[in-house]
Amino acid sequence: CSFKHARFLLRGPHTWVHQFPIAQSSRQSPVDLRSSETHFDAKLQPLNYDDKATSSRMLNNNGLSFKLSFDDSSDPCVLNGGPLDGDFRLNQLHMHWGCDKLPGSEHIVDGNAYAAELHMVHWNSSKYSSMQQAVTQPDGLAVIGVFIQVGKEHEHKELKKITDLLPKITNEGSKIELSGLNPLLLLPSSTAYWTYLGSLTTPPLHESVTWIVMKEPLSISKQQLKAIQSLYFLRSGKYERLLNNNRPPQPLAGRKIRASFK
Ligand SMILES: NCCOCCOCCNC(=O)c1ccc(S(N)(=O)=O)cc1
Ligand SMILES: [Zn+2]
Repeated sequence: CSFKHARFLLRGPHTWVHQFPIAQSSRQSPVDLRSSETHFDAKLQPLNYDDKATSSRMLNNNGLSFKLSFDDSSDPCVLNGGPLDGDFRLNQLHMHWGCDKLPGSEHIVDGNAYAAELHMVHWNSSKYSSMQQAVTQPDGLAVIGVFIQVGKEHEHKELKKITDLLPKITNEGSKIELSGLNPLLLLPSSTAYWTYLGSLTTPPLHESVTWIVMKEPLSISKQQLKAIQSLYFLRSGKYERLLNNNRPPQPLAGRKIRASFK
């Protein structure tokens, strides 16, 4: 992306603090997952997804990213286990990416970024009655982060069901039905993950997220990444390409990161 884009990007996340003072608080995300700060926790359970969800999904372009929304009222897709107490319902998934050669993951590992990062957003349905109620609570959300790198095409082709539809939702606010997507298949084969307490990575930056970041990245083809990076957003009559929609790493501020693996 050109310099002027970079200026816009720099003006972005650093200006949030004026409207959202929590941006400078001590439980912000994303973070650099430094191996010096992580420690293995044998008490961590495996993640469990009882994905019976057949409910329809709506893929839409909200001007920030593309978002795949799930009907979490009937026949929800429920996550539990891992570091979580109780059941968490999948509400939506979306992605963060860079542009051209710039990597776009939000979390980084020992200072290294990936091409993109998929976020699967769940809310605590054991304690709260909706996403809107849970999103402000310290134990309200669980977000699974999956790193994306360019390699061979995603083996399950599950991600392909999404990237093939992106050209159909190029305008902000456009939506399209996507049924038959199995979120389970969006997870890497290895169950290894890091977990720590953090926040939404975009305003309003609520400190309500138990982060679960998978260690193994998913691979997508160059074409799939191009489809993601070339997503346009029609805003006030102008086609704009989305800039990096990723926030830089935030201070750990004394937080510990637990690893489910040695
Ligand atoms: N914007 C004012 C109204 O705010 C009400 C709550 O807004 C919540 C909307 N945002 C989200 O739900 C939301 C969900 C997940 C992530 S992320 N990137 O951390 O996974 C970021 C944001
Ligand atoms: Zn996100």
